[in-house]
Amino acid sequence: MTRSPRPRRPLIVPSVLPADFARLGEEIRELSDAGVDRIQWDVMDGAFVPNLTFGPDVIAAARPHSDVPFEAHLMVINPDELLPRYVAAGCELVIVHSEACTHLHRTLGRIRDLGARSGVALNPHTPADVVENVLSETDLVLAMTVNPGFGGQAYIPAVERKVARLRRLIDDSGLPVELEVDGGITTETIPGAAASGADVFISGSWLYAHPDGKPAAVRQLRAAAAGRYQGEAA
Ligand SMILES: O=C(CO)[C@@H](O)[C@H](O)COP(=O)(O)O
Repeated sequence: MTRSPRPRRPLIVPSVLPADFARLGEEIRELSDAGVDRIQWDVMDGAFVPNLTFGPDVIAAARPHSDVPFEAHLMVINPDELLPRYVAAGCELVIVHSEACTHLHRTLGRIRDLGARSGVALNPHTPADVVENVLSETDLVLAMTVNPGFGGQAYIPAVERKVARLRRLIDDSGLPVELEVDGGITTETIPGAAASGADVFISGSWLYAHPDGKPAAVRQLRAAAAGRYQGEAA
C-alpha cells in the first residue's frame, strides 16, 4: 500500500485564543520561544460560530514578532473574498471549514493560487468522506475535537474514530496531507489522538494555563504524543 509521507515528529501548534490581546506581540514571541511548530489564529465571524476574533490587520501587526509559520483557521461563512487578505497578512497555511464553503474544491484551489498551503476543517459531526474528493487540493485536514467557537471545551473522544478513518484515506491517497486535531488537547487526551493517526495538535487553554510555563507545556505535549505517534520520516 502507498503510504503518505508524515512529519518526523508530532507538531505542536498553540491557538492564540487564550492570549492577552492587549500584548499580542509579546505573546507571539513567547510562543515562538517555547519551541512551537506553528502558531494558529482562530478567525471567527460571529455567524458560522457565535464569537468574533481576529481580522487580517491584527495578524499582520503580529507577524513581525516571530519567524514561526502562522496558520489561519477560518471559522467564516463563504471565506473566498477574505482569502487574499489572510495570505497577505502572513499566514502560510489557510484552513477553511467544509461546512462553510459552497464550493470547497474551488476555495482550496484559490488558497493555493494565492501561494499559501490549503487546509479543510471538519466539525465533529461531519463525516470523513467529505474530504475524499478534495484531498488532492489540500495540504491539511483538521478534525475538530470540540464544536468550534470557544476555547476551553472538553475533548470529544468519539472523533478519534473519524481521525482513524481520515488517516486511512490520506495514507491510501499517498499524498503529503497533514492530519490536525483541535480542541481540548492536553497531555491526557493527546495520546488517543496520536494513536488514531493525527500529526498536528492544537492546544489553547491547557498550554496557556500550565503552571511551569509554555516551554514545559510544549515539551510535555510533544512527549505525550510521541509515545503513540506512528509517523515516519517524510
Ligand atoms: O478552534 C478552536 C475553537 O473554535 C480551538 O483552537 C480552540 O480554541 C482550542 O482551544 P482549547 O480547546 O485547547 O482551549
